[in-house]
Amino acid sequence: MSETPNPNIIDADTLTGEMRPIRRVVVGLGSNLGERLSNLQGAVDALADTPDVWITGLSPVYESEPVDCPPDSPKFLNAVVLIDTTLAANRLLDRALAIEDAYDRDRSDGLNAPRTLDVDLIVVGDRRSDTETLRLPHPHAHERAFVLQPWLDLEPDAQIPGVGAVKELLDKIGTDGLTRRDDLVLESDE
Ligand SMILES: Nc1ncnc2c1ncn2[C@@H]1O[C@H](COP(=O)(O)OP(=O)(O)OP(=O)(O)O)[C@@H](O)[C@H]1O
Ligand SMILES: Nc1nc2c(c(=O)[nH]1)N=C(CO)CN2
Repeated sequence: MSETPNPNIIDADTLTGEMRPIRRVVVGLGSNLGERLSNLQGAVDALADTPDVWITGLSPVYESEPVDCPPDSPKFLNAVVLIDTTLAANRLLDRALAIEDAYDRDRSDGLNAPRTLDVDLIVVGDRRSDTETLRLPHPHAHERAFVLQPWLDLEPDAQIPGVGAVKELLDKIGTDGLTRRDDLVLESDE
């Protein structure tokens, strides 16, 4: 039997024409240049100030040995932020890059050169993307303890869509080079 739409039922999308789904997003933050903790806190504040973005989780801060960086690179501070947003993934990426730019992020110094601030989109809901400007899930997340450990602290059952359980991925690679810094704390009003 075919279903006849009930004209008395109007969904929210039809009413406003603007409702967009809420996406759960995992954002990775890193800094190994300048005032590392205040750079990370600045990124948290900027995300919190972004319209249509709500912070739902802030991880502990970790200090980490540089991975795949030029010799003698300084150690990083890393953390993960969970957000809910109605922004499309590309708009959120624009925002992430603008936040990096606000911290004088210098992109001219070559691969993985020290940086004041790195804001990476790790996963955006179950969105997959493989363009140069936006790769989702982040192609290196599964091999980076400095992403997986703080994410696991917030979500013990976390999964990288299409890749696997964060806990299992972390068990595979281990946490060498990663130190939890409970003396350094990120804050959010939300
Ligand atoms: N998931 C993503 N999150 C952030 N930037 C991404 C993502 N996928 C692709 N990009 C692109 O990567 C570029 C940023 O490169 P950047 O030099 O910051 O890389 P990186 O953060 O140093 O390296 P990595 O991506 O290995 O962490 C941006 O121009 C952005 O368009
Ligand atoms: N420990 C650590 N190593 C890195 C990091 C980072 O955030 N932390 N980011 C990189 C490129 O984005 C490359 N290497």
